[in-house]
Amino acid sequence: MSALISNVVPSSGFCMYDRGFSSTYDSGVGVIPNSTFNAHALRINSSKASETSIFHFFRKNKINLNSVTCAKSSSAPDEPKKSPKSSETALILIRHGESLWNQKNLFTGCVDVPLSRRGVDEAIEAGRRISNIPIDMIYTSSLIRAQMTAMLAMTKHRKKKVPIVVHKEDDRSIAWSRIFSEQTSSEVIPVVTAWQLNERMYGELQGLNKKETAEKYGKKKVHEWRRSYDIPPPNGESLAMCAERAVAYFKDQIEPQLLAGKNILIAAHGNSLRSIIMHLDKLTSQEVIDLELSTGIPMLYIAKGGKISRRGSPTCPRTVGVYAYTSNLARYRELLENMEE
Ligand SMILES: O=C(O)[C@@H](CO)OP(=O)(O)O
Repeated sequence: MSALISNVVPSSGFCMYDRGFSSTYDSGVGVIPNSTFNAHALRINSSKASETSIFHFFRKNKINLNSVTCAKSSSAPDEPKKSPKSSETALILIRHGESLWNQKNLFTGCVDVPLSRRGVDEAIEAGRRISNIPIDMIYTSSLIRAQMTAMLAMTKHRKKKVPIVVHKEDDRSIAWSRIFSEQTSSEVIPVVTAWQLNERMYGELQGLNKKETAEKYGKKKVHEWRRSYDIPPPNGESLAMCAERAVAYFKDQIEPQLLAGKNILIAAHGNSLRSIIMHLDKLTSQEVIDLELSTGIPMLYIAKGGKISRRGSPTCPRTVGVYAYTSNLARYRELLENMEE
């Protein structure tokens, strides 16, 4: 059977939003947009959508996994070379886990607050959910809550590569952070930190309690400051201003890597990611008002043939749910399974 399993869409249980997704990722289970997938989509009843059933399906239907190329992962020489037409790469976006000021319901913006204990757990859970997806490079903001999220998530990755923060501030930092072993270097995932991916600067709201602020200025005004596209908080950044730096950085620095074959993880913030998702999903300034990102929920996109499309929120291996996996990702996961046997 030559059916290409380009996605596995449980046939039941997910409401389809007109853009193929629910407007929030709070349940952590994005809905794979049916409309954007070809007719070969394998529909299986979600009660059976367990990981093993996918591989059972491959085997039962004698689908030769070798015919499936895997995303080129520069760090995995044993990966089959990707063929241009069917090559694809993964882009994972994760908003940082809960921070100590999220816990206190304070506006945070660019104040450099660490994760709470719950945020640590969220980051590790996110790591479980992306543990089978190839990652060649990581981008985070310059804020510790995003960096902690990336590093904690990577402790669960099955490829067991070591994420290393790249220091290029000056000649000395480049010279003093050099690695003098080819083998060790091949087992490293570079982590690039960029202030452009920072949370929006919340101006005079930073450190204020969100509930008290809404009581003082009115819910409508505070919602405008928090979620509108072009209304900034007092002396702060609007989402549009945040997008000017975050989306520009994504386009200039990250997208070229993705389209050149690198699998990328971005660990950033609610609003810097909202601006990037607005760009990727071509959301209008009206639609982006409804876009909320939960802390620590990974979102998967696939870059293929020059296009970057949403795939959903990868569920934890061995759990039932929406499979955001493409056949290439299923092939990569098979390779990881074999490596561990
Ligand atoms: O305070 C902040 O920095 C942001 C994200 O936590 O808050 P909001 O969700 O209101 O944009």
